[in-house]
Amino acid sequence: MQTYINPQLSDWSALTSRPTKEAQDLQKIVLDVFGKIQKEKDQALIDFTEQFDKVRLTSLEVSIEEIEEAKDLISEDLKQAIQIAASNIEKFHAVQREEVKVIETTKGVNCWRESRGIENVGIYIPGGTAPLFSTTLMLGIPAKLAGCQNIILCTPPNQEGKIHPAILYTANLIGIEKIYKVGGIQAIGALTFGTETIQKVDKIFGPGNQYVTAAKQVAQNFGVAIDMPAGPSEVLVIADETSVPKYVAADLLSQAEHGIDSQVILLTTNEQTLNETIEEINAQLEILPRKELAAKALENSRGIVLNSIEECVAFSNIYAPEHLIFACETAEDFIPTIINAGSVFLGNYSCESAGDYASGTNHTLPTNGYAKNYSGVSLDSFIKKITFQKLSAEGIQNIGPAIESMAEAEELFAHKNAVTLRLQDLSYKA
Ligand SMILES: NC(=O)c1ccc[n+]([C@@H]2O[C@H](COP(=O)([O-])OP(=O)(O)OC[C@H]3O[C@@H](n4cnc5c(N)ncnc54)[C@H](O)[C@@H]3O)[C@@H](O)[C@H]2O)c1
Ligand SMILES: N[C@H](CO)Cc1c[nH]c[nH+]1
Ligand SMILES: [Zn+2]
Repeated sequence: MQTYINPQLSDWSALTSRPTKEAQDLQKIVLDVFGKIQKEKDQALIDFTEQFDKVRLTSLEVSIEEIEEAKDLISEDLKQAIQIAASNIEKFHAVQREEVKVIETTKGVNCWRESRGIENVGIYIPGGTAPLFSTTLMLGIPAKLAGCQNIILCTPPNQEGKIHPAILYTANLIGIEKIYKVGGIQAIGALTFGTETIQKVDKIFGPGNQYVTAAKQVAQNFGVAIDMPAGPSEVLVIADETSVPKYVAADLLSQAEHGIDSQVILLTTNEQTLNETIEEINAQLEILPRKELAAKALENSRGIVLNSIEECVAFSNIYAPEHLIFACETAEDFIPTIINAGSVFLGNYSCESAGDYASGTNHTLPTNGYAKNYSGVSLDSFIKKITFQKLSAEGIQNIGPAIESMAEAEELFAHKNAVTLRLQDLSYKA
């Protein structure tokens, strides 16, 4: 972790940069893979899986037998944990449903919106370095609540050509039936163009590494929507003398262990807190099985002492972290000043792992500064809202003259006529 003491404001923009691969390089790789999938479909998926995941598949689709087998490979403890998480995620997302509100904008003119689930959705479950079965809950539960009719799950196979049983158990628990052994760029290509086996979808959801995220961004040029760029994990922690360095270190490492592209940032008003946290990081790192990944991510990471909590919040708003942990006793006083962040964790007990797994909030969140213009996944992500209106005779009489004037001013006489004809009939009847 690189450290900085009271950097000048003019240096902040360099300190808020991410360690991402050149966007142009990624785009080229994605377009090459997409091109081959458009031409060769399933065969391209099998070939790319062999190239990138080092396994030659005989079938892309997970069979019913594999799903049944998975149930016996998961401990009762883990099944219970998944059910607790599922119940909280369901509660948090179910309350996001909105009631239909009809508004009479003018007497006789009624307008309202109704939600419809997006029919065909693709959900990507990361599985390159760890099988993130928790993401199955984060995407599958809101998709089901939204009423999406067709949910297609893609996730990379391991070197035996299998999907981790926890992903299969979780998918089955929440009623997802179409599961395919495809990951990375090739999964996003399959969901974008469709192949003999995998159906093209309307919108693609899910987090992933830089390849997956770049592929989703490119996919938008081919008529498919995406949730947001949800790339390599990030956390920014704001700490002061009321924070607990061993908790802060653990939280920073929890995101560093996701992968070498992850970045973690510590902002503090207290140099001693910085030093104690770094000591804790070094001690805790030793016992992590994913020590190498975390250590690599820490090379991209920063510990910065700033003059005040206000400055820390200002820095965080520029960086726009995926996760912001505000580990200070006064955290709640600063809520109104937080403008850009995917998800915020307040106080010493709100570890980010809670949001990753079981508190109920969604862990699929914007990274790489996209928290400035995107929200994380929610029920809304899986819904389209259709507007409706019904005008009575009184309604068209009330707003008709305004429409006629505006249409005439835009020189759109057919628009005007659509009103005039109705008003004439009404005045004739009257
Ligand atoms: N932002 C979020 O909401 C969020 C949530 C969970 C996880 N994540 C992130 O998701 C990522 C998961 O990454 P992962 O790698 O473990 O799994 P992944 O499933 O995202 O990616 C694995 C796939 O990447 C492809 N790949 C790997 N190297 C490649 C190369 N050189 N060229 C082309 N393709 C290549 C392979 O096909 C492989 O199947 C992590 O970065 C994690 O931080 C983000
Ligand atoms: N922290 C990740 C989002 O960046 C989500 C996750 C899943 N499993 C563990 N963590
Ligand atoms: Zn995590």
